[in-house]
Amino acid sequence: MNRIDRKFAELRSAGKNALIPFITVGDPTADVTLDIIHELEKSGADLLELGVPYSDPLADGPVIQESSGRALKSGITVLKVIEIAKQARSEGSELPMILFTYYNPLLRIGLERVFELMKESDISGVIIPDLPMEEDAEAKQLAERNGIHLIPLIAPTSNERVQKIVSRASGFIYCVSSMGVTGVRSEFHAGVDDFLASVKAATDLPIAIGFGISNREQVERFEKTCDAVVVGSAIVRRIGEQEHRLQDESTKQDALKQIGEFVRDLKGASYQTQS
Ligand SMILES: O=P(O)(O)OC[C@@H](O)[C@@H](O)c1c[nH]c2ccccc12
Repeated sequence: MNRIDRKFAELRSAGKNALIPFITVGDPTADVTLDIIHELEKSGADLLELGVPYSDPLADGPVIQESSGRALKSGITVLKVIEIAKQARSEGSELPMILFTYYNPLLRIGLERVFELMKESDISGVIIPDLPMEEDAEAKQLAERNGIHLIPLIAPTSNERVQKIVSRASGFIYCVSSMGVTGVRSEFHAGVDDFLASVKAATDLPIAIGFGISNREQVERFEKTCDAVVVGSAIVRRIGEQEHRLQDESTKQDALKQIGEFVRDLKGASYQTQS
C-alpha cells in the first residue's frame, strides 16, 4: 500500500471521487510550481500528476506543449522534477504524487537510479505514455521493487487488450476519453461509456478518466462511471495566463487564488474534502 492506495481507499469509504490535476513542473518556474502544488492541495486536489516537460511530446495538445516550452526555458529536467516533489513533501504536502514522463528522459538517467530517486522523494506512481505494455517489463519490475505503481494508460481499444492491461496493473487505471491529443473538448464520444464499463468490469482497481475535461459539468458526467478525473489543459492554461502575475510578488497570491478557485469549482460542493 502506498499513498495512492491509501487515498483511494479513504475516498471510497467516504463515497467520494478523486480530482487529479496535471501540471507541468517548472512552468513558469520551479519555485512557483511549489506554490501551485500547495495551492492545489488546499483547494481540494486529491492526487497530483507532475508532468516532466519534454521537447517532443507526441500525445500533448497545444496548451501542454506551450507549457512544456515555458518550463524547459526555466531549465527543468526530470531530476529537478523529482527534487521538487521531495521539496513539496518536506514543506508539508501529503498529496500522492505521480510522475508523468516520456520514457527517454528516464532511460538517459538510468532506470535503476531514477526509480530509486523517485522512491526517495516519496513519489507513488509513474505514467509513461510512450511505453507500451509489451516493452515495460524492466520498468515494471523496478517500480514494484521501489513500491511505486506503474499506472497504465488505456485508450478505447479492444476488449482483449483491456483485459491484458488491467490484469497486470496496480494503483489505478488511467482511461483516455478519446484518441488524439490532450486538450479541451466540448463533447465526449458516446462510446466512452461502453469503454469505461468494459474497463470497470475487468478490474477492481480505481478508474480515472482524462483528456478533455475542463469544467464541473464534465466532472459530474463521469462521477458515476469513474473513481477519478484528471484535469490537465484547463488548469495548465490558467497557469499560462497568470505566468507573469505568478512571478511578481505583489500579484502572486491573487494569481494563486484564482487557480485554487478553479479547482474548487471543478470539485463542486458534493466533492469537497476541505472547507
Ligand atoms: O489536458 P487534458 O485534456 O486535461 O488531459 C490530461 C492530461 O493533460 C495529462 O494527463 C497528460 C499530459 N500529457 C499527456 C500525454 C498522454 C496522456 C495524458 C497526458
